[in-house]
Amino acid sequence: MRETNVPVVTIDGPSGSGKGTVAALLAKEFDWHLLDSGALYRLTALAAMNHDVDFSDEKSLEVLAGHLDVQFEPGGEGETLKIILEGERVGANLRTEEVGAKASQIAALPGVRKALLQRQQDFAEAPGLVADGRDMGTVVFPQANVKVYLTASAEERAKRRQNQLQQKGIDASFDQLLGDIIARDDRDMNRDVAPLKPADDAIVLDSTRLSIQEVFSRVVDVMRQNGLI
Ligand SMILES: Nc1ncnc2c1ncn2[C@@H]1O[C@H](COP(=O)(O)OP(=O)(O)OP(=O)(O)O)[C@@H](O)[C@H]1O
Ligand SMILES: Nc1ccn([C@H]2C[C@H](O)[C@@H](COP(=O)(O)O)O2)c(=O)n1
Repeated sequence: MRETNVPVVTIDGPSGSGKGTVAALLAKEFDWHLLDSGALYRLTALAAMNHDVDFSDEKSLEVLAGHLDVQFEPGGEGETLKIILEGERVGANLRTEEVGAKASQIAALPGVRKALLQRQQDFAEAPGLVADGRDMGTVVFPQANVKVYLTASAEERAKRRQNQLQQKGIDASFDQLLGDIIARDDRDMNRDVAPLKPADDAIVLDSTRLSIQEVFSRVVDVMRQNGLI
């Protein structure tokens, strides 16, 4: 159960808008907890793939999401968080476009969202939480102290994704990445349950022409204006 007096900052937005990067920087800066809610949907998708669960079988996916055996452990020096799914360390495939697309597919199922709700809310612990995703400010933490909706043009997001992959030595077609981003936006924004949209009280930040540092500074300013820091 969420501790009601714990400060919460939510960052929602489409794929590649930079919310994960900024959320991680904020959590590190203030030593707050971090919820990467997309990882839970991705892990549910991975578990379904590992167990050959049919992606149209909502009941089985709901049970899988409700019983997800996952641990988040601190990484070693210079390492990101360790994620252990069913006893095995999850590798880079968690972040692939294929798993992202599958996660987006199962995220449209109300049973899966319901099964993951409490697990996400349990991340709200002192001294504070930064939560990133698609429905953090609208559904999971409607009482959050600061809500940010971070966006950027689809072309800019595809360019960022291409750079990100290039840094890992992977060549990907810009047009393919742009197509994937547009398809994922469409699915995430137009589903019936918890669609991606800014909360009524969210601050909308377009990062198309902002650096990571500029986005970070703007969110810090809003946190300061709201007395959170
Ligand atoms: N303002 C920015 N300017 C340039 N590059 C950025 C900016 N913000 C993030 N990036 C880069 O874009 C890539 C995607 O960022 P990130 O993973 O944070 O996006 P995201 O919104 O969390 O995406 P997803 O929802 O798919 O996980 C990363 O390589 C990151 O370094
Ligand atoms: N709060 C959330 C977080 C994620 N999803 C779904 C939709 C996304 O396309 C997919 C993967 O998320 P990512 O890791 O790319 O942020 O998971 C959602 O519906 N709600």
